[in-house]
Amino acid sequence: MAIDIKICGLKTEEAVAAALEGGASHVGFIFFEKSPRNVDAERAARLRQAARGRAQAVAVSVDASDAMLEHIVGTMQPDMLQLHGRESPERVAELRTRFGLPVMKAFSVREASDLDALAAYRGIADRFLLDAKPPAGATLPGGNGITFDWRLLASLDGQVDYMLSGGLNAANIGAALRLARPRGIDVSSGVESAPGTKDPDKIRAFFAAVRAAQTAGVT
Ligand SMILES: O=C(O)c1ccccc1N[C@@H]1O[C@H](COP(=O)(O)O)[C@@H](O)[C@H]1O
Repeated sequence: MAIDIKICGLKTEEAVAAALEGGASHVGFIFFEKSPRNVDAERAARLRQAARGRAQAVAVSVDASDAMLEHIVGTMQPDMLQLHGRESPERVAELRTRFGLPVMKAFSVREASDLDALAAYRGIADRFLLDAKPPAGATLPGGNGITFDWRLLASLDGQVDYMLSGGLNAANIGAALRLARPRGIDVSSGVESAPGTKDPDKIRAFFAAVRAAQTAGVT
């Protein structure tokens, strides 16, 4: 089965090129000042050009204001919004309508009960992103390079369209795909040489590991 692959937190043309050459279906840009991956809308607008017609450009925000989202959408023209904060179902619905863009809502997962939160967003969010719960005191709601117990996802109904994220890398993606059956995967710090610095070799290694898992019949 084809699987969507999102490379997130891109800041340079070189990194975008490595993601596209590898066959990324989605490229993600972070709009969160505390993140080492933060970009401004003007830079994201330049970087996303190479993805036009090749991959969906995703704007990642965290409880962003209307004004901030207006600026991001107007300047960068993303194909999708990723909401990585505490946005309510009403807020997701409102933003989806206002911008006419599909929305991927992120959830943080540590234990089975964390998946209960998805129910209120079914039929509202276009897609879910399941990320690991950040450690206590973390400044970032995502991009922490932490995995969660992928076996928890076995309980999800097969209709749930989710991207798996949180601490994925070339070394563990094969195991993740054996245990979870996501329709998409999302990686950020696992393809970096330092926080916020994407490593094209690691991006290539990640794609190679996904292809190896697919050849082995895992997906
Ligand atoms: O990456 C960030 O800095 C970030 C900041 C704010 C919200 C979301 C962020 N990243 C998202 O988290 C996932 C998982 O990251 P990782 O692979 O564990 O490093 C990432 O793919 C982004 O969608």
